[in-house]
Amino acid sequence: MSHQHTLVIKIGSNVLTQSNGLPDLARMKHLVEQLMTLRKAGKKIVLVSSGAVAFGRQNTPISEKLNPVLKKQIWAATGQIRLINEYQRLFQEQHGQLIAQILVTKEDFRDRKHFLNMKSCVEALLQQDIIPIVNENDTVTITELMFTDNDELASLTAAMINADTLLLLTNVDGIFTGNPENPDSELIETVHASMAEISSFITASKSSFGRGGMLTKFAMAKKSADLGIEVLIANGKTDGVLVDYLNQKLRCTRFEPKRKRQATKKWLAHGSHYYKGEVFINEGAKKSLTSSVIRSLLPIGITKIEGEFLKGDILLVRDENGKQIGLGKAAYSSKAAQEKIGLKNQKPIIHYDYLYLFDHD
Ligand SMILES: Nc1ncnc2c1ncn2[C@@H]1O[C@H](COP(=O)(O)OP(=O)(O)O)[C@@H](O)[C@H]1O
Ligand SMILES: N[C@@H](CCC(=O)OP(=O)(O)O)C(=O)O
Repeated sequence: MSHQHTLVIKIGSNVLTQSNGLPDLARMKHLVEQLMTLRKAGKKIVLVSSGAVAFGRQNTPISEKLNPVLKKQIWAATGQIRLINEYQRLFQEQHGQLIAQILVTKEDFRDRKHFLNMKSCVEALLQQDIIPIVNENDTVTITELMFTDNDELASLTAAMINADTLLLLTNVDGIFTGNPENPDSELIETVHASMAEISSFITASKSSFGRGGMLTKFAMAKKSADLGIEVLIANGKTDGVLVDYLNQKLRCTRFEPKRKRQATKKWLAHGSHYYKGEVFINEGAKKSLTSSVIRSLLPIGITKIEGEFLKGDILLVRDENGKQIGLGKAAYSSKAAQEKIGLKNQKPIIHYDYLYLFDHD
């Protein structure tokens, strides 16, 4: 069977809201119509949609005195139903297209079992021609449990399902060489792997309802492109934006993808905030791992282990100076690993297939 192009499309809060803060239902309808055009053209689509808080805020008056975190949770909990009901109405009633709601937390990406359950569910939905609509489960994720924003969630989702393209729809045409409102600023059309200086153009300003801003969008886009996923940042408020994409006429910033990475390595590459333990290795082990020969990490090369972890958890590997070398999946627990430090003839603590090296990979 021929490969079906898989797209993760992220719609930012501000795309779905008018300048007065009210939900922009006409924009939503227009985007759904275009998503159906992409479906009919044979694209597999996963939607990552923000908007729960924005939809909730408008319809749920809350006492000013209430704690801001609780306020956000209430808006998200009430707004998510409104958001998904609106999608349901537009997709199902108007186009007969089934949708599914997937609410996730960061923990679901950290835990390999949760991750694999979620992955197989999303893949099964796609196989059944159902469009999954993903959002963060805002009622359980507060402060440090939160994704930076839905750009991070979209990029993790794209890596999870081995998407070909990640399309981030926001309220600007892409990344500009300066403030996008300044007429002298120019749109950067293509970003290559070596163009790290782009982040210096980006200011901390955000759209009125956005969370992370353009800097996290850039960081997430770069990471996805490094894993072999094409990333496009485009304006979700432009009429016909998805049809323009289909016709290869999209005005956007495109991140050139590097070679595609193995699925497990993609999962690991996103693990820098999720690791449970740290493994320090000696110079010999470092040389061995970063050589062109494929090698696993053996206990003989370990000098120190920090943190408590179980088999399957993500580990951060550091050299003797503390420099971060990579991430890997623990083949056994910290308790077992502590007993094997520096010993010969032991099973690898991280097998090569579950090792992602930062500079090397
Ligand atoms: N160099 C830049 N190019 C484009 N946008 C920028 C730049 N620097 C800052 N921004 C800001 O980033 C915003 C988009 O990010 P964000 O608010 O997170 O959107 P979203 O809610 O869609 O995720 C733009 O509205 C713009 O104000
Ligand atoms: N989960 C939140 C989205 C938060 C978020 O990251 O928003 P955005 O920066 O607009 O993508 C919501 O649905 O309101």
